[in-house]
Amino acid sequence: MPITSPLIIALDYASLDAALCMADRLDPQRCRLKVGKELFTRSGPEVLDALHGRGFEVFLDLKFHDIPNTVAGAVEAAAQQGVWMVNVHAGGGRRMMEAARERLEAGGLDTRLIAVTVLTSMAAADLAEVGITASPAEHVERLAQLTRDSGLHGVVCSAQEAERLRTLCGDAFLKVTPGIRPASAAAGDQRRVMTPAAALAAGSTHLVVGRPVTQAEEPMQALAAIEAELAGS
Ligand SMILES: O=C(O)c1cc(=O)[nH]c(=O)n1[C@@H]1O[C@H](COP(=O)(O)O)[C@@H](O)[C@H]1O
Repeated sequence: MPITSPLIIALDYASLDAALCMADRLDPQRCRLKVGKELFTRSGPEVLDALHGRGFEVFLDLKFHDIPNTVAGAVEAAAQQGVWMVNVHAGGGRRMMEAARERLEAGGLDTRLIAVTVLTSMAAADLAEVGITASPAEHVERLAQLTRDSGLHGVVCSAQEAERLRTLCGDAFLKVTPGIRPASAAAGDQRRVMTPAAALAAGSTHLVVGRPVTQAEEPMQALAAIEAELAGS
């Protein structure tokens, strides 16, 4: 049965064992999983096989950002390993994103390809330090339109920008939003955050949740509480 949940749980762990221990407490019918830089760098593709074998759809979050040929090859390699979704940095530009998309199309690979706009850990002051004087919302809009024009399936953004992007880029354009924090959870290093229900109402198509579930004493209870919040929204 295809999974209908918008939830993607971030498996940010330092070992394959720890990641699989958490995966074994989760249900592939109720969430997808995200494998990021730390886990993949430690475990390699083995983690993808292990999660696919358990029935999970996987978002490989390596945020590729390099010259077009290199990124196209990396995205193709990810897709050939059967991942559901893969991402690049929109800041790599149109030619980079088009090269990645074209490589997937040429190979008949149906992995969703999305681009990170402005990281949810960044606020206006962080952007100013790297020479971007636009507000986070303005910069996200610019990068999201570039991503859409490059033919990608959607973006990673904060839920705070989802509503504006729904107007600009449409409902079908994916808005994958990390920085999700239930009302009682600590923001930690995240800056542009939103609750699960507010994020869904704002137009997020997928919610990325890490520590609020994986660091909870009872992860399945934390997941169920988020599901209940979403069902009531
Ligand atoms: O691409 C991502 O997934 C991502 C983009 C972004 O802008 N912000 C962001 O937090 N993420 C990822 O989303 C997850 C958020 O985890 P928590 O902050 O623990 O919920 C982490 O795995 C981040 O790497």
